[in-house]
Amino acid sequence: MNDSFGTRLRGRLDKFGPLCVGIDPSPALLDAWGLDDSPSGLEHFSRTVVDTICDVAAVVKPQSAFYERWGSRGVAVLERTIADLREAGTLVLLDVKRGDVDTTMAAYAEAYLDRGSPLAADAVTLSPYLGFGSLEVAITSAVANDAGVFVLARTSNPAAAGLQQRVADLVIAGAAAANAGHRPFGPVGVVMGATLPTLDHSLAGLNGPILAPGLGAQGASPADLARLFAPVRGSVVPSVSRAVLADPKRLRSMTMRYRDECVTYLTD
Ligand SMILES: O=c1ccn([C@@H]2O[C@H](COP(=O)(O)O)[C@@H](O)[C@H]2O)c(=O)[nH]1
Repeated sequence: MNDSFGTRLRGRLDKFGPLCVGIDPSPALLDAWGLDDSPSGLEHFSRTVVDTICDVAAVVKPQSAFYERWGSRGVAVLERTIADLREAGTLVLLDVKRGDVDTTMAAYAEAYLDRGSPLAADAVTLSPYLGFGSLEVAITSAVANDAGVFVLARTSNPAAAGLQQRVADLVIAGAAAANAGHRPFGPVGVVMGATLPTLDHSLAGLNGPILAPGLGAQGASPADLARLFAPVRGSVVPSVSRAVLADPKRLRSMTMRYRDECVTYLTD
């Protein structure tokens, strides 16, 4: 029997610290690295990130959009990046923010969670905008494949506040219900931005991981993690992309710096 996503994630967080590093090969970062904005530029960028940080980050989060820009050639690079990460033993969280009606959601689940798919990750991000119930097929698939999902609750961008603060408690309650009885974590995490001015929602009963994007380029610092998430600090997975990716020569040292600061602020 394979370990559940929750067991694998807990193991990685305990061994490597809580940090999730994004792979975001944007045109600006490719240019900063002296690479062409092309599928081969994407591939070089992604391979370098995998080789440089896979033993110092608990989780790595490729951003699908930057690969999809290149159509099938970009998606082929994404498939190879996921395979490289899996071979390196890192947990792969694919940031795709999918959500749709029943049969369509089932197709997304098959693409990103079914362990036989070339795009299968350890976990994916999902959008609950079609109702939390619309995600059930993906959650069932995640459990069947020892994978996980992270559902958008309060995202890191300020424009989301007016909409999401009205429904975030419903998202958290849906995730908590799906996680009931699972140890050490259930398969359903939530996304809560590290940039939030205050945490206006209780996460105490979630029994799942909390992905906290927004460190660095979006203005949040590791100290914000302690300010926002103190009661659930052991479940927080802070995420950073541009702030560590800006310079390939400093990629490993910046990752270790963020990781160590996050450990400091998220340890009792
Ligand atoms: O609430 C969210 C959810 C996802 N993201 C994604 O994370 C990275 C952030 O990149 P930075 O360079 O660290 O700002 C990016 O892929 C976003 O799409 C997020 O920012 N906020």
